[in-house]
Amino acid sequence: MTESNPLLSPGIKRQFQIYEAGLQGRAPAHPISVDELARRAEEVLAPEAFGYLAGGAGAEETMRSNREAFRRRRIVPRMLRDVSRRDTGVEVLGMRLPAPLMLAPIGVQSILHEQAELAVARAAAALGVPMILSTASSRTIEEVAAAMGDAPRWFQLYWPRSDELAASFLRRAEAAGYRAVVVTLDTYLLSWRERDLQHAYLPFLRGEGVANYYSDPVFRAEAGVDPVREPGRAFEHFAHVFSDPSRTWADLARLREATRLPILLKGVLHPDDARRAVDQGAAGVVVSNHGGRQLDGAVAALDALPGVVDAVGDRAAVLFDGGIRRGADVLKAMALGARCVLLGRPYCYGLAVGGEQGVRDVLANLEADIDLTLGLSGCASFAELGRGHLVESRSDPSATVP
Ligand SMILES: Cc1cc2nc3c(=O)[nH]c(=O)nc-3n(C[C@H](O)[C@H](O)[C@H](O)COP(=O)(O)O)c2cc1C
Ligand SMILES: CC(C)CC(=O)C(=O)O
Repeated sequence: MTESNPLLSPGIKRQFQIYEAGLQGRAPAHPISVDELARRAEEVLAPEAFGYLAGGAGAEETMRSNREAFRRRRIVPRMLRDVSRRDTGVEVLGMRLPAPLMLAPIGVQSILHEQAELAVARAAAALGVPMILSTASSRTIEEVAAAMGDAPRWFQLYWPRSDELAASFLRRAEAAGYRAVVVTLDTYLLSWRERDLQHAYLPFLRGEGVANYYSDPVFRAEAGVDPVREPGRAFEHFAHVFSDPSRTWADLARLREATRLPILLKGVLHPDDARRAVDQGAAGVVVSNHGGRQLDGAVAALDALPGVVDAVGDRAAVLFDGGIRRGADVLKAMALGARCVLLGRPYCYGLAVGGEQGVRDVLANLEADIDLTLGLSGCASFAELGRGHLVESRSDPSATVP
């Protein structure tokens, strides 16, 4: 076995790397299984931090249903189709990606690891996986950009009450080389999160995840306080300005005028909302229920995907997140028409357990799994994949919650 053979695909190379290290008595540094990685994260994190990361809204029905929707669908592979040379690459808004994978925006990563978003940014840059930085990050827009060099990155906007503050965030993101803006629509109120309430834990109240706000000249001017000297009053202003539940579609035009960057809307689940987003100039939508963290009882993200894909057609890019844990999940979302998927909690488990290397391992393993899963489905590229590769089994007895 030689992993330097240029004919070997990324998936096979990764397998060889791991098996050959085994010959020398070295086991993988981090768990391969995401479920096992989550268990390890639970051991290393404070209970309230793990609860914040792993938890969802209400009874966590929607969070679980995100996974169940994947289990309900099965792949029907095709045979004898020459998949010796595979290309897992896709194009998203003019970017060529090595795999249909980006990092979902996840805030307050300082509660997971002291290197927080910087570790994730370095891992993403090393693997060529675009990172979407949250407005609620614990390191600033500029610090994260500096850690990434020329590597691709997008900025996620929590649309604040103040148009001036929104414009300031967008200016900073443009200046720091972020290439698109993902506006998250589903978090205009914070949901009822029982784990966090039980722990009486809200990271922002403890000064986490506010770096972009407190470093912003418009925020500071509008708050009229120095966040270092008066953290209590700064938090009050943060809580006031963070979102505005009175927003409507009519406000979108103003946001579009505030930036040259393409805008994607995240949290879209209804086909009519997707149509409206595209009619109003969105370059894409992210089908997402926020990982089951916002509206408990909401439709599983995967179940919402085909309707949105049909509504949007080829007028814009349809991205997807919610429950992606391994290669087969990526394949199923792609078969239902996603342009690419966003990986969420799994890379944060990697961060908590192993910092930058932990994130790298999660990404390298998933990319390998994607390559092998695509090939074993009988496809040499994602262009060959379609809805005909899936069947739905409603009575699947294994579709229970772990
Ligand atoms: C701890 C945590 C923080 C999050 N923070 C943000 C955020 O700041 N902005 C955002 O748009 N989505 C945020 N999300 C939602 C993710 O972008 C994504 O939609 C979700 O994690 C997908 O579900 P999955 O992790 O189960 O795959 C967060 C999710 C988690 C778990
Ligand atoms: C509430 C946000 C600020 C962070 C977030 O998106 C989340 O915790 O799900």
